[in-house]
Amino acid sequence: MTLKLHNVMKKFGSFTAVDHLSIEIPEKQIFGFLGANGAGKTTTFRMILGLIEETDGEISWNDGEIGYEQSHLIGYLPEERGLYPKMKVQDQLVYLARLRGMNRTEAISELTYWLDKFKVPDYKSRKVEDLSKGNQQKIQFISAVLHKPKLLILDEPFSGLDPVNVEMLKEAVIELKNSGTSIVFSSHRMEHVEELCENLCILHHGKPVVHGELKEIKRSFGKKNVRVSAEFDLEFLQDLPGVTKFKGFGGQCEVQVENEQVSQVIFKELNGKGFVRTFDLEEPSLNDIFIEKVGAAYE
Ligand SMILES: Nc1ncnc2c1ncn2[C@@H]1O[C@H](COP(=O)(O)OP(=O)(O)OP(=O)(O)O)[C@@H](O)[C@H]1O
Repeated sequence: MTLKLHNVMKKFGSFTAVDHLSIEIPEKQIFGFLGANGAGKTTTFRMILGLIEETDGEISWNDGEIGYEQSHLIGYLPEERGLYPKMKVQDQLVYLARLRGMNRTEAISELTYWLDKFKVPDYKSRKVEDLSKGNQQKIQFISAVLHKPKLLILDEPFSGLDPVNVEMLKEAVIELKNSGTSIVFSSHRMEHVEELCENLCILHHGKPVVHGELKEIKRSFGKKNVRVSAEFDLEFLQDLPGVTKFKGFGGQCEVQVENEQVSQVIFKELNGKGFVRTFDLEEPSLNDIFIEKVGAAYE
Protein backbone atom coordinates (compact mmCIF):
# COMPACT_ATOMS: atom_id res chain seq x y z
CA MET A 1 0.00 0.00 0.00
CA THR A 2 2.37 2.70 -1.22
CA LEU A 3 1.28 6.28 -0.69
CA LYS A 4 2.10 8.42 -3.69
CA LEU A 5 2.00 12.16 -4.11
CA HIS A 6 2.43 13.34 -7.65
CA ASN A 7 3.04 17.02 -8.41
CA VAL A 8 0.92 18.03 -5.46
CA MET A 9 0.35 21.73 -5.00
CA LYS A 10 -1.56 23.74 -2.42
CA LYS A 11 -2.26 27.41 -2.72
CA PHE A 12 -3.89 29.62 -0.11
CA GLY A 13 -4.92 32.60 -2.21
CA SER A 14 -1.81 33.64 -4.09
CA PHE A 15 0.50 31.97 -1.54
CA THR A 16 1.91 28.56 -2.50
CA ALA A 17 2.28 26.41 0.64
CA VAL A 18 3.15 23.16 -1.16
CA ASP A 19 4.81 23.35 -4.53
CA HIS A 20 4.97 20.41 -6.97
CA LEU A 21 5.62 17.81 -4.34
CA SER A 22 6.21 14.31 -5.68
CA ILE A 23 7.09 11.67 -3.13
CA GLU A 24 6.52 7.99 -2.56
CA ILE A 25 6.07 6.67 0.92
CA PRO A 26 6.90 2.96 0.84
CA GLU A 27 4.74 0.58 2.83
CA LYS A 28 5.79 -0.89 6.15
CA GLN A 29 8.47 1.73 6.63
CA ILE A 30 8.96 4.83 8.70
CA PHE A 31 9.22 7.93 6.52
CA GLY A 32 10.57 11.22 7.88
CA PHE A 33 9.11 14.51 6.77
CA LEU A 34 11.35 17.45 7.58
CA GLY A 35 11.32 21.16 7.01
CA ALA A 36 11.64 24.45 8.83
CA ASN A 37 8.57 26.10 10.37
CA GLY A 38 6.06 26.87 7.66
CA ALA A 39 7.68 24.57 5.09
CA GLY A 40 4.36 22.87 4.32
CA LYS A 41 4.44 19.62 6.31
CA THR A 42 1.10 19.93 8.11
CA THR A 43 -0.55 21.19 4.92
CA THR A 44 0.69 18.05 3.13
CA PHE A 45 -0.66 15.80 5.90
CA ARG A 46 -4.03 17.53 5.75
CA MET A 47 -4.21 16.93 2.00
CA ILE A 48 -3.36 13.24 2.43
CA LEU A 49 -6.14 12.98 5.00
CA GLY A 50 -8.62 14.78 2.76
CA LEU A 51 -9.13 17.54 5.33
CA ILE A 52 -8.20 20.10 2.67
CA GLU A 53 -8.14 19.66 -1.06
CA GLU A 54 -5.01 19.94 -3.16
CA THR A 55 -5.00 22.78 -5.70
CA ASP A 56 -3.32 20.51 -8.22
CA GLY A 57 -1.69 17.09 -8.49
CA GLU A 58 -2.72 13.63 -7.33
CA ILE A 59 -2.56 11.73 -4.08
CA SER A 60 -3.07 7.98 -4.25
CA TRP A 61 -2.79 5.05 -1.92
CA ASN A 62 -2.30 1.64 -3.40
CA ASP A 63 -2.97 3.29 -6.77
CA GLY A 64 -6.47 4.39 -5.75
CA GLU A 65 -8.05 7.47 -4.23
CA ILE A 66 -8.25 7.91 -0.48
CA GLY A 67 -11.98 7.85 0.15
CA TYR A 68 -14.15 7.31 3.22
CA GLU A 69 -13.34 3.59 3.46
CA GLN A 70 -9.58 4.10 3.25
CA SER A 71 -9.73 6.89 5.79
CA HIS A 72 -10.64 4.26 8.43
CA LEU A 73 -7.28 2.64 7.70
CA ILE A 74 -5.39 5.83 8.54
CA GLY A 75 -4.38 7.06 11.97
CA TYR A 76 -3.51 10.71 12.59
CA LEU A 77 -1.82 12.52 15.43
CA PRO A 78 -2.41 16.20 14.64
CA GLU A 79 -0.01 18.93 15.61
CA GLU A 80 -2.73 20.72 17.54
CA ARG A 81 -3.55 18.11 20.11
CA GLY A 82 -7.25 18.01 20.76
CA LEU A 83 -8.94 15.73 23.27
CA TYR A 84 -12.11 16.43 25.25
CA PRO A 85 -10.69 17.76 28.53
CA LYS A 86 -13.65 16.82 30.74
CA MET A 87 -14.01 13.26 29.45
CA LYS A 88 -12.38 10.27 31.14
CA VAL A 89 -9.54 8.63 29.23
CA GLN A 90 -11.26 5.28 28.64
CA ASP A 91 -14.62 6.83 27.65
CA GLN A 92 -12.84 9.12 25.23
CA LEU A 93 -10.73 6.41 23.62
CA VAL A 94 -13.71 4.07 23.27
CA TYR A 95 -15.73 6.88 21.71
CA LEU A 96 -13.00 7.69 19.17
CA ALA A 97 -12.42 4.01 18.37
CA ARG A 98 -16.14 3.45 17.75
CA LEU A 99 -16.15 6.34 15.29
CA ARG A 100 -13.60 4.31 13.36
CA GLY A 101 -15.69 1.19 13.33
CA MET A 102 -14.42 -0.74 16.38
CA ASN A 103 -16.71 -2.30 18.93
CA ARG A 104 -16.47 -1.48 22.63
CA THR A 105 -14.86 -4.78 23.67
CA GLU A 106 -12.13 -4.56 21.04
CA ALA A 107 -11.53 -0.90 21.91
CA ILE A 108 -11.16 -1.66 25.63
CA SER A 109 -8.78 -4.52 24.98
CA GLU A 110 -6.60 -2.32 22.70
CA LEU A 111 -6.59 0.70 24.98
CA THR A 112 -5.70 -1.49 27.97
CA TYR A 113 -2.75 -2.84 25.97
CA TRP A 114 -1.51 0.65 25.11
CA LEU A 115 -2.05 2.19 28.55
CA ASP A 116 -0.08 -0.71 30.06
CA LYS A 117 2.63 -0.28 27.45
CA PHE A 118 2.90 3.42 28.24
CA LYS A 119 3.03 2.55 31.94
CA VAL A 120 -0.15 4.48 32.78
CA PRO A 121 -2.73 1.69 33.34
CA ASP A 122 -4.47 3.64 36.08
CA TYR A 123 -5.30 6.59 33.82
CA LYS A 124 -8.40 4.91 32.40
CA SER A 125 -10.76 6.61 34.80
CA ARG A 126 -9.01 9.96 34.97
CA LYS A 127 -10.18 13.06 33.18
CA VAL A 128 -7.91 14.22 30.37
CA GLU A 129 -7.61 17.71 31.87
CA ASP A 130 -6.08 16.21 35.02
CA LEU A 131 -3.14 14.71 33.09
CA SER A 132 0.13 16.44 32.31
CA LYS A 133 0.67 17.69 28.75
CA GLY A 134 3.06 14.83 27.95
CA ASN A 135 0.63 12.24 29.27
CA GLN A 136 -2.22 13.80 27.30
CA GLN A 137 -0.02 13.39 24.25
CA LYS A 138 0.40 9.68 24.99
CA ILE A 139 -3.40 9.35 25.18
CA GLN A 140 -3.74 11.16 21.88
CA PHE A 141 -1.15 8.85 20.33
CA ILE A 142 -3.21 5.89 21.56
CA SER A 143 -6.31 7.41 19.94
CA ALA A 144 -4.41 7.51 16.63
CA VAL A 145 -3.36 3.84 16.75
CA LEU A 146 -6.24 2.14 18.57
CA HIS A 147 -8.02 1.06 15.39
CA LYS A 148 -4.80 -0.56 14.03
CA PRO A 149 -4.33 1.74 11.04
CA LYS A 150 -2.35 0.62 8.00
CA LEU A 151 -1.01 4.15 7.57
CA LEU A 152 -0.10 6.31 10.53
CA ILE A 153 0.59 10.03 10.18
CA LEU A 154 2.25 11.68 13.15
CA ASP A 155 2.71 15.45 13.16
CA GLU A 156 5.63 16.17 15.50
CA PRO A 157 4.91 13.24 17.79
CA PHE A 158 7.93 13.80 20.03
CA SER A 159 7.57 17.51 20.69
CA GLY A 160 6.99 18.40 24.31
CA LEU A 161 7.86 14.94 25.64
CA ASP A 162 10.54 14.22 28.22
CA PRO A 163 13.39 11.87 27.19
CA VAL A 164 11.81 8.81 28.84
CA ASN A 165 8.52 9.35 27.02
CA VAL A 166 10.34 10.05 23.74
CA GLU A 167 11.98 6.62 24.05
CA MET A 168 8.67 4.99 24.90
CA LEU A 169 7.01 6.53 21.88
CA LYS A 170 9.91 5.59 19.61
CA GLU A 171 9.61 1.98 20.74
CA ALA A 172 5.88 2.09 20.01
CA VAL A 173 6.52 3.49 16.54
CA ILE A 174 9.07 0.73 15.82
CA GLU A 175 6.68 -1.93 17.11
CA LEU A 176 3.93 -0.63 14.81
CA LYS A 177 6.30 -0.63 11.85
CA ASN A 178 7.33 -4.22 12.61
CA SER A 179 3.70 -5.23 12.67
CA GLY A 180 3.26 -3.83 9.15
CA THR A 181 2.08 -0.23 9.61
CA SER A 182 3.43 2.44 7.27
CA ILE A 183 4.36 5.52 9.27
CA VAL A 184 5.03 9.10 8.23
CA PHE A 185 6.13 11.58 10.82
CA SER A 186 7.31 15.15 10.86
CA SER A 187 9.96 16.40 13.19
CA HIS A 188 12.40 19.21 13.75
CA ARG A 189 14.74 16.85 15.54
CA MET A 190 17.14 15.33 13.03
CA GLU A 191 18.39 12.64 15.39
CA HIS A 192 14.90 11.14 15.64
CA VAL A 193 14.65 10.94 11.88
CA GLU A 194 18.16 9.52 11.60
CA GLU A 195 17.38 6.86 14.12
CA LEU A 196 13.98 5.78 12.82
CA CYS A 197 13.74 6.38 9.08
CA GLU A 198 15.02 4.66 5.98
CA ASN A 199 13.48 7.25 3.66
CA LEU A 200 12.83 10.93 4.10
CA CYS A 201 11.98 14.20 2.44
CA ILE A 202 13.13 17.69 3.36
CA LEU A 203 10.70 20.42 2.34
CA HIS A 204 11.81 23.99 1.81
CA HIS A 205 9.15 26.61 1.05
CA GLY A 206 6.83 23.81 0.00
CA LYS A 207 9.34 22.22 -2.40
CA PRO A 208 11.19 18.96 -1.79
CA VAL A 209 14.91 19.78 -1.68
CA VAL A 210 16.08 16.36 -0.51
CA HIS A 211 14.17 13.14 -1.03
CA GLY A 212 15.14 9.50 -0.92
CA GLU A 213 16.90 6.90 1.10
CA LEU A 214 18.82 8.21 4.11
CA LYS A 215 21.93 6.14 3.32
CA GLU A 216 22.00 7.36 -0.28
CA ILE A 217 21.33 10.99 0.75
CA LYS A 218 24.34 10.86 3.06
CA ARG A 219 26.54 9.19 0.49
CA SER A 220 25.69 11.62 -2.29
CA PHE A 221 26.13 14.67 -0.04
CA GLY A 222 29.87 14.04 -0.49
CA LYS A 223 31.06 16.07 2.47
CA LYS A 224 32.27 14.20 5.50
CA ASN A 225 33.21 15.03 9.06
CA VAL A 226 36.61 14.41 10.55
CA ARG A 227 36.94 14.29 14.31
CA VAL A 228 40.42 14.64 15.76
CA SER A 229 41.79 14.61 19.26
CA ALA A 230 45.50 15.34 19.67
CA GLU A 231 48.06 16.65 22.13
CA PHE A 232 48.79 19.75 20.11
CA ASP A 233 46.89 22.71 18.74
CA LEU A 234 44.67 21.77 15.79
CA GLU A 235 43.44 25.20 14.75
CA PHE A 236 45.76 25.24 11.74
CA LEU A 237 43.41 22.69 10.11
CA GLN A 238 40.81 25.34 9.40
CA ASP A 239 43.13 26.97 6.85
CA LEU A 240 43.63 23.83 4.76
CA PRO A 241 41.97 23.84 1.33
CA GLY A 242 38.83 21.70 1.25
CA VAL A 243 37.98 22.28 4.91
CA THR A 244 34.49 23.80 4.85
CA LYS A 245 33.75 24.06 8.57
CA PHE A 246 35.78 23.95 11.74
CA LYS A 247 34.51 23.51 15.29
CA GLY A 248 36.64 23.09 18.38
CA PHE A 249 39.69 24.50 20.08
CA GLY A 250 43.09 23.37 21.29
CA GLY A 251 43.61 19.68 20.69
CA GLN A 252 39.95 18.79 19.98
CA CYS A 253 38.12 19.49 16.78
CA GLU A 254 35.50 18.45 14.30
CA VAL A 255 35.97 19.62 10.73
CA GLN A 256 33.74 19.28 7.72
CA VAL A 257 35.65 18.38 4.57
CA GLU A 258 34.63 18.61 0.94
CA ASN A 259 35.41 14.95 0.28
CA GLU A 260 37.35 11.96 1.54
CA GLN A 261 40.60 13.02 -0.14
CA VAL A 262 40.74 16.12 2.05
CA SER A 263 40.61 13.86 5.10
CA GLN A 264 43.71 12.08 3.81
CA VAL A 265 45.48 15.44 3.46
CA ILE A 266 44.53 16.22 7.08
CA PHE A 267 45.88 12.85 8.18
CA LYS A 268 49.24 13.58 6.50
CA GLU A 269 49.35 17.10 7.96
CA LEU A 270 48.97 15.67 11.47
CA ASN A 271 51.86 13.33 10.95
CA GLY A 272 54.98 14.36 12.84
CA LYS A 273 53.29 17.16 14.81
CA GLY A 274 52.80 15.15 17.98
CA PHE A 275 50.63 12.47 19.54
CA VAL A 276 47.21 11.95 17.86
CA ARG A 277 44.79 10.23 20.21
CA THR A 278 41.88 9.70 17.80
CA PHE A 279 41.15 10.33 14.14
CA ASP A 280 37.68 9.47 12.87
CA LEU A 281 36.13 9.94 9.47
CA GLU A 282 32.35 10.11 9.77
CA GLU A 283 29.33 10.35 7.51
CA PRO A 284 27.70 13.79 7.52
CA SER A 285 24.85 14.04 9.99
CA LEU A 286 21.34 14.76 8.77
CA ASN A 287 21.63 18.01 10.69
CA ASP A 288 24.61 19.03 8.48
CA ILE A 289 22.57 18.21 5.38
CA PHE A 290 19.49 20.03 6.64
CA ILE A 291 21.45 23.17 7.52
CA GLU A 292 23.13 23.22 4.14
CA LYS A 293 19.92 22.67 2.16
CA VAL A 294 17.53 24.72 4.27
CA GLY A 295 19.19 26.46 7.20
CA ALA A 296 21.65 28.55 5.24
CA ALA A 297 18.81 30.35 3.53
CA TYR A 298 17.33 31.28 6.91
CA GLU A 299 20.47 32.35 8.69
N1 LIG B 1 -5.51 27.73 6.04
C1 LIG B 1 -4.45 28.45 5.69
N2 LIG B 1 -4.59 29.66 5.12
C2 LIG B 1 -3.51 30.39 4.74
N3 LIG B 1 -2.22 29.99 4.88
C3 LIG B 1 -2.03 28.80 5.46
C4 LIG B 1 -3.12 27.95 5.90
N4 LIG B 1 -2.59 26.82 6.40
C5 LIG B 1 -1.25 26.94 6.31
N5 LIG B 1 -0.93 28.12 5.74
C6 LIG B 1 0.45 28.59 5.45
O1 LIG B 1 1.12 27.59 4.71
C7 LIG B 1 2.49 27.50 5.09
C8 LIG B 1 2.80 26.09 5.48
O2 LIG B 1 2.20 25.80 6.72
P1 LIG B 1 2.32 24.39 7.43
O3 LIG B 1 1.48 24.45 8.68
O4 LIG B 1 2.01 23.34 6.46
O5 LIG B 1 3.86 24.34 7.80
P2 LIG B 1 4.68 23.27 8.65
O6 LIG B 1 5.81 22.79 7.80
O7 LIG B 1 3.76 22.24 9.20
O8 LIG B 1 5.27 24.18 9.81
P3 LIG B 1 5.58 23.90 11.37
O9 LIG B 1 6.88 23.14 11.42
O10 LIG B 1 5.73 25.28 11.93
O11 LIG B 1 4.42 23.15 11.94
C9 LIG B 1 2.67 28.51 6.22
O12 LIG B 1 3.25 29.69 5.68
C10 LIG B 1 1.26 28.77 6.73
O13 LIG B 1 1.13 30.07 7.24
